[in-house]
Amino acid sequence: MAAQGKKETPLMKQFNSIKARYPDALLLFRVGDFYETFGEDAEKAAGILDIVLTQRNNGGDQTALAGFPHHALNTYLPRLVRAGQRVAICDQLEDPKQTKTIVKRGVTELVTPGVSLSDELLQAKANNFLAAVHFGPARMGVSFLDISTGEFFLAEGGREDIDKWLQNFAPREVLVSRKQKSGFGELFGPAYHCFYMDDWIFQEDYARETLTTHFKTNSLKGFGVAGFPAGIIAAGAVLHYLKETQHRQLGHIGGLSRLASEDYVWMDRFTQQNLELFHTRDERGKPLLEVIDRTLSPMGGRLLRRWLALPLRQLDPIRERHRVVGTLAGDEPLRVRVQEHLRRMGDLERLIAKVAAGKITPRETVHLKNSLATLLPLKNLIASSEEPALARLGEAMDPCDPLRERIQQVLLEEAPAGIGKGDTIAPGFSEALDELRALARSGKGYLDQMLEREAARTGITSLKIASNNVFGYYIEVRNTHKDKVPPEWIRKQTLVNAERYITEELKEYEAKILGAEERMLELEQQLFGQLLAWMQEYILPVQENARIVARLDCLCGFARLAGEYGYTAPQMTDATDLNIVQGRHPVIEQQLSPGEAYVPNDLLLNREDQQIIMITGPNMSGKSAILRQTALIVLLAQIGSFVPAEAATLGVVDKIFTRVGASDNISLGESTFMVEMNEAASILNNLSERSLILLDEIGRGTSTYDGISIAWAIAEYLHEHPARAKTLFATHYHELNDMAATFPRIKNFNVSVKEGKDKVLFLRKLEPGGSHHSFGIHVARMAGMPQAVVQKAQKMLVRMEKAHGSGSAKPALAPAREDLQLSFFQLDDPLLEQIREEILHLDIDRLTPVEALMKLNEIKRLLQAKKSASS
Ligand SMILES: Nc1ncnc2c1ncn2[C@@H]1O[C@H](COP(=O)(O)OP(=O)(O)OP(=O)(O)O)[C@@H](O)[C@H]1O
Repeated sequence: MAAQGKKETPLMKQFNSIKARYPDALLLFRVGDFYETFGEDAEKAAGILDIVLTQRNNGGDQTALAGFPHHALNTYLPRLVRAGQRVAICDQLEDPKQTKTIVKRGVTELVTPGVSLSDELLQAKANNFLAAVHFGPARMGVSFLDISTGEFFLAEGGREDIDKWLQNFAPREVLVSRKQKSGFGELFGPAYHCFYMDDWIFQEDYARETLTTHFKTNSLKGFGVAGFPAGIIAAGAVLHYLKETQHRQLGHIGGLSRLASEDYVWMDRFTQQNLELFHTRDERGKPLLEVIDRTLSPMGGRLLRRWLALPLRQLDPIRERHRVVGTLAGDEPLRVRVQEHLRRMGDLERLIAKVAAGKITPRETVHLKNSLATLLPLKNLIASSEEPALARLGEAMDPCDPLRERIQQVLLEEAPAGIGKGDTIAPGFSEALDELRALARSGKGYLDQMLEREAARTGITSLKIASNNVFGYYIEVRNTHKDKVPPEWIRKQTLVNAERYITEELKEYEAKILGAEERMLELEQQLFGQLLAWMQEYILPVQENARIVARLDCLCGFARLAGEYGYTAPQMTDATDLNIVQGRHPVIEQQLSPGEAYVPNDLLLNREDQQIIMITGPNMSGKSAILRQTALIVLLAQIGSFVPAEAATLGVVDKIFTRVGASDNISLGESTFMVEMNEAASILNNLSERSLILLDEIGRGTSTYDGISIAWAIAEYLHEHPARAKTLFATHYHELNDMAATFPRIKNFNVSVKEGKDKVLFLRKLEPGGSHHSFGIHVARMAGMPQAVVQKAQKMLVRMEKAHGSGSAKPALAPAREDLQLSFFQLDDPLLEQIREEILHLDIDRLTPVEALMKLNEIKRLLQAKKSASS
């Protein structure tokens, strides 16, 4: 806070009283042409913005001060908000010239990470959601609102639902009541930028009243949300927060819809991360979204992101999307023409939101008009389509003729980015304005005439007329002609070579011009304001257009993608089988180096006889790729896209789970394994007949025997569970192949490799049958391990396999630790006992070839030592 001086200056007094109302915000305090920050705010601002921090004397005390010119607000504000600050903008509410006392000031907007309309803070192809979470007695509620587009949602559910919604909507800011602060942190972790509000705001009555007042309705029934009290409380808190942050013009928030988990494919946090839908773990990689995004409008880009987070579960809407994609993919010229129009489309949704908030500029308004104009040819192109779903999109487009005509009539095509930065209103629209312009613009000719006249009258040949800020228009006379200056001219300034004069005529002229310019500005402002007020009733139709364009853009993008990469239409069914013919991984196939071709694979999963596929194969052979491509093909199909496969018949999937063994994090110790087991447990508790499960090297985070036992037990559980959920299980424990003998719906496959003399060739083909040996030795060979080591390892392997009885029929239950003890280690020679310990403590998965070599050398030395001791 600013220091409280004994004799506070009036300005600081005003600042302190305003700051006291916004204690959590950084206050930008307008003083003349600057936005100033004081005290702690100044220290923060100086640090974030890298601007100079100075001291100001405030009635005896020193106060820190940092500021920037008001016109730089658009540069600095986003940086403050991106740094996580809530910024209160305090403006001068009256013209300083009109007041003799201190200027009235007040906060006109509070910009926070979740509440922003500024282009500098928003990303075109991503929403900027504000969320609120409320824990009701029975269920939790969550609400999301993007003030820049007007989209407003609520949802209810348990912890996992809310977690999933938060993950899907990735809000920039989350509102939570103070009372529930610690509860929120415990359940959802520290990842969110939270703001804690008074508990009384989170009351059902208050929320209902806030919402119905906003929507001007008697109840919330019309939105289909009335029976969701926890969600309503969250939504009420969101609207309350908008008021608190001085966002009161909210005409573009026209509805509230409920998000229902049962409409969308359930993917938990780990699954979205593992499938790399939006982000990759490796910076060089590309997420799926980037690979499939062919949208051309910002609305389309945002919708695609949402579609990918929320794939559909209902057959009809999925099939409808496929039909539209099919039509567009089958008619290339049509698709190209549609996309040409989409490319020119501005962000209808955000433009109209700015109209509602009164924040649109004249230039943007013209852009809005032109974007609406491109709807016309677009509508004509598709409204006559034979595909009813596509034709319906065309029919539903409303180019809003009166709105376009009105903007055209009122605004100049080249209207500027701000009133006063050039002419805004079209000539001919306002007679008064035209007259003022004529007056103001007659200036040059008038002055030239006057100059000519005065030069002739006085005989001064080098007269010049100009103006400055100090005394306005003046006549400049070079010193050589000084003696010819008529007495009625009034001298104002003496320069080295010249003198400057004003005349009565110039003064009069100036008054007229200045008045005209001021009045022009006022009138332009007024006319533009009237236009915006008139436009309000078009908010909803423009938003509807934006939704249609977004949809068309996504579907057109899918059609283009299908053409580019040879995707085909999947056949969607309400059976539970997945049958993929020659499927590919959509991301990997785009990233192979030139000359490399992705090897496609067939895959069949069903609940009858091929429920669980156990995939073995050496490292890097392509096991994970097969797992992921299966899930990605399902996902692409269920967002309405075609798929990277020759053909696919897909029973709709309702949940996708993926788990990846924690081998990479093994150094983190026990806890990582616990996490892995917790994750696995959450799958086992949520199975359904339509679930698809991908388990990649599960159980790897512990010792081999534990790992095998756990993987075995999980596979067995999935097999025995009545849901019979379809499962792909990638493992390097070839011991798990033994399960197929006992469990009829478990089938073994391997990713084939060709073993050459000294290298392994990856064929990447999924083939029936298991692998009966470990591939670690091949990897060692490939890594350039000396021949002697490889041979020794191979011998040891053979001995171990013999001892273990590999290849024979296996017990039906998870093998106990003792069962897997190998006879090789049961010799009771103390040296062998020591070697046994050494080997048991080896972590083969993490052992580098060099370490293996060193270990072998150590063992060799032990044996040599014994040999020489006994000889
Ligand atoms: N079908 C394929 N066609 C072409 N290249 C492929 C194919 N499958 C995988 N690859 C390539 O091989 C690499 C390794 O594949 P993947 O990660 O699936 O192997 P993995 O068997 O799961 O190995 P690990 O056990 O080490 O995780 C991939 O990054 C990809 O570049």
